[in-house]
Amino acid sequence: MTKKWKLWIGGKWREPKDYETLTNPHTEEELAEIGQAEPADAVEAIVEAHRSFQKFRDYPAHARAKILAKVAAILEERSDECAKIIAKEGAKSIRNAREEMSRTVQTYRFSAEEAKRNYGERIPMDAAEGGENRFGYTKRTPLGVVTAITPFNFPFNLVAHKVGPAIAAGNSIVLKPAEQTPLSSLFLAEVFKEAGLPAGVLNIIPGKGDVLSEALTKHPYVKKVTFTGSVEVGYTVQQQAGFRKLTLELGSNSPFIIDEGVDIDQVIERSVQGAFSFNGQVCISIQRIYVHQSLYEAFLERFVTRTNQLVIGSPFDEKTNITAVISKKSLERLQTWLDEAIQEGANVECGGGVQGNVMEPTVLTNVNRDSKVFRNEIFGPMVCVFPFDTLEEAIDDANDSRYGLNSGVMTPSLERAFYAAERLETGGVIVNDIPTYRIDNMPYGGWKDSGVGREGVKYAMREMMEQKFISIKTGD
Ligand SMILES: NC(=O)c1ccc[n+]([C@@H]2O[C@H](COP(=O)([O-])OP(=O)(O)OC[C@H]3O[C@@H](n4cnc5c(N)ncnc54)[C@H](O)[C@@H]3O)[C@@H](O)[C@H]2O)c1
Ligand SMILES: O=C[C@H](O)CS(=O)(=O)O
Repeated sequence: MTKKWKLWIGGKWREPKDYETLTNPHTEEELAEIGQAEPADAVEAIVEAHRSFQKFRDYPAHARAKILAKVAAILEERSDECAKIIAKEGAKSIRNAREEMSRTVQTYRFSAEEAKRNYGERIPMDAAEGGENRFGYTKRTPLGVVTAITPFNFPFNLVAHKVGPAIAAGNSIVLKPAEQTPLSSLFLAEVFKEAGLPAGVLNIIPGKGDVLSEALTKHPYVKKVTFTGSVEVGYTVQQQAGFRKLTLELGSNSPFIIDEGVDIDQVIERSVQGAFSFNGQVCISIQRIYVHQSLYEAFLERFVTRTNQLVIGSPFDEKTNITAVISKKSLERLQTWLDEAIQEGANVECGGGVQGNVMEPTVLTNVNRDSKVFRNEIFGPMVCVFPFDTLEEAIDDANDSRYGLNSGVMTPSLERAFYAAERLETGGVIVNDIPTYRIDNMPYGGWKDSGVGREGVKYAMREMMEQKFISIKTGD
């Protein structure tokens, strides 16, 4: 009998009406029974969060920082256990899962530090006629209840990017984790309790997104909705949230440009990592590689050779690179898109097959620009490689996308690096590395359909606060 997980509301485990069985995507082994929140549970969680906020809003910054620092310390201490949870429920390779935990600890540490840096601004009132004898300043105050809806692919760190800044800012939060990876979130309940977070400030309600969405986005106590996931769901969330503050961290089909003069040997390993880490199920995974004509043949040959060396295996094997994709539905979609791409002219340079729930790492060339593997977000172990003649042409091609999260450009020329940095239409331009590069304090978010707002602790925290201007008349 596997463990039954209830809902975490108001600092207590609450019995849900229904449970669903959670399975390991790689082995299909049953892992746990997960309580499924209903809209009434979401409302209860929001009411509890609202109640707890009335006291938590006055917690001093040092107390909030202390709780977050303690959370970071506990997670660091228990990071092996956490990595195993990620590997089990998400089928992420254990090495990638450990990397995620090390970043998660940093994200909570950054949150602890940022909690103490809530600076305002003094306005030079006497710069304006009529502003004499007035003292003007701004301050940022917490909003109240924040609701967070998170995806499956980084179940600890992308939750940390919402929970950490929300608490640092003095808000309370209701978290709805992805259906596929609820255990990573439920684990946090006791961690935050041990760290001293008052009951009701963090509530965790696994369940179906479409069932809970309305309550989480429309309840009058909800002052901010922060969502990470697909563009399609992001659009629904935006429609529902109306005038509430909103952050949307959505998908992408990230381009990586390898310019003339680059040493190919130095880019192969990073290109393979960027395209296939966690089976390409990373929002800033490399989907389109543009290689200068002079390097194209050599790059393709070495890239395919290295891709063929990736090890398909159990998430728990230290040697494993590639594991099952998150669901059969996702596997079927990838196969359909691949078949369509082939019919539309693409060549399969390697991979293309399926082993159990695993899709082999696949490299495509000659891809039609109207194919789904070019236009949409693949979110699987498939990558398209194109030759280009001029950097201008490669940048235009890279920008030919509804998405704009991160882009990457390798070039030996400082001038061309600045040129590309100016012209690429993405929230982040990563020069001399892959677009898949992210550290947890950098501003992070998309242009175009890749999203609204920014995360990266300090930036997320700002978007979870309201700014107030105060003017004090000091004399006549
Ligand atoms: N930009 C980023 O920072 C970032 C990070 C990670 C993942 N992503 C994106 O997330 C996607 C993959 O994750 P996923 O498959 O979990 O995404 P998804 O959109 O299917 O699900 C994300 C969350 O939304 C919930 N949801 C589903 N339907 C809903 C609805 N109708 N209303 C409200 N919530 C609903 C899900 O339960 C889950 O918690 C990819 O597109 C990826 O690029 C973006
Ligand atoms: O999947 C998208 C994530 O934002 C990638 S990362 O965890 O931030 O590197």
